[in-house]
Amino acid sequence: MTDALLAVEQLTLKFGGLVALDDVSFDIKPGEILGLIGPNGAGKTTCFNAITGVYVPTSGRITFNGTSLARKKKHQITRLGIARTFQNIRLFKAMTALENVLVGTDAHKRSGLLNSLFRTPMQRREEDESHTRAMELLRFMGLEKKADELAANLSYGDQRRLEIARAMATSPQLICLDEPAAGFNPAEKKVLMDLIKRVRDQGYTVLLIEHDMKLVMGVTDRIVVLEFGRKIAEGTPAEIRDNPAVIAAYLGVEDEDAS
Ligand SMILES: Nc1ncnc2c1ncn2[C@@H]1O[C@H](COP(=O)(O)OP(=O)(O)OP(=O)(O)O)[C@@H](O)[C@H]1O
Repeated sequence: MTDALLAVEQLTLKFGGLVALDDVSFDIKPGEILGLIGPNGAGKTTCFNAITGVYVPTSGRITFNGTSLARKKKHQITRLGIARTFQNIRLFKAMTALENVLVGTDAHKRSGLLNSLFRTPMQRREEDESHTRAMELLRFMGLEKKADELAANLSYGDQRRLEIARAMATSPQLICLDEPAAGFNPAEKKVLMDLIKRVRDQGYTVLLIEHDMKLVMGVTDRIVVLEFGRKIAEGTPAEIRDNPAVIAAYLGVEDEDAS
């Protein structure tokens, strides 16, 4: 596991009596697109929440670039270089698209309150850099013409893309995307698939939760499959496609039923 960017080791997370994650281990290598799949309730979002500091694991370890994430707060994890999007879009609806991305760039600002009060050259320089970076990201997402529109007025697809831009604005090494294609039609999914590949080509590592098998198979390098909180398979898309345990999990049938 030494060359891993993120290592999840024997992660267990319980909600009272419910074991949402049970001894799950996997890692992500730099530059990889790793898919995390599994039927509803399998524990995918819980896993994201453990990685990003929303939930405290019951046991197990998560390390990022060799640093333990135990007891780290959400903003500290963001600063270490992990960003995420949410299953239910969480933008600042009353702010413009540009402002939403600028919020992301704030994660790494050096200038403090005094600089802000007196608008020092350092603060002005940081603002200019942030603005340039935010516009670059909007352009990357095809949203540059909508920079000044309120997030609330953007189409659903644009809002989803804006969420990814905001996540990228925190300058992460790892981006965790929670069902980014939810509610998309096939044409939009195709565009998103290409976009995720381009995100990786820009040097980011991607962890992707996605229900759409075609999308997952078409975009990921490796896939980890969860069922009832346990890892039941891990491999390349081709290996996962032919894995009997995965097929059974998705069809909801027992192996012996096939005979
Ligand atoms: N905050 C919580 N409190 C109690 N139980 C929870 C909580 N969050 C998740 N769970 C439970 O943990 C299990 C795993 O849920 P999780 O949302 O991680 O699954 P998922 O694989 O992301 O599902 P989906 O594909 O439906 O989003 C489920 O049984 C869920 O009901």
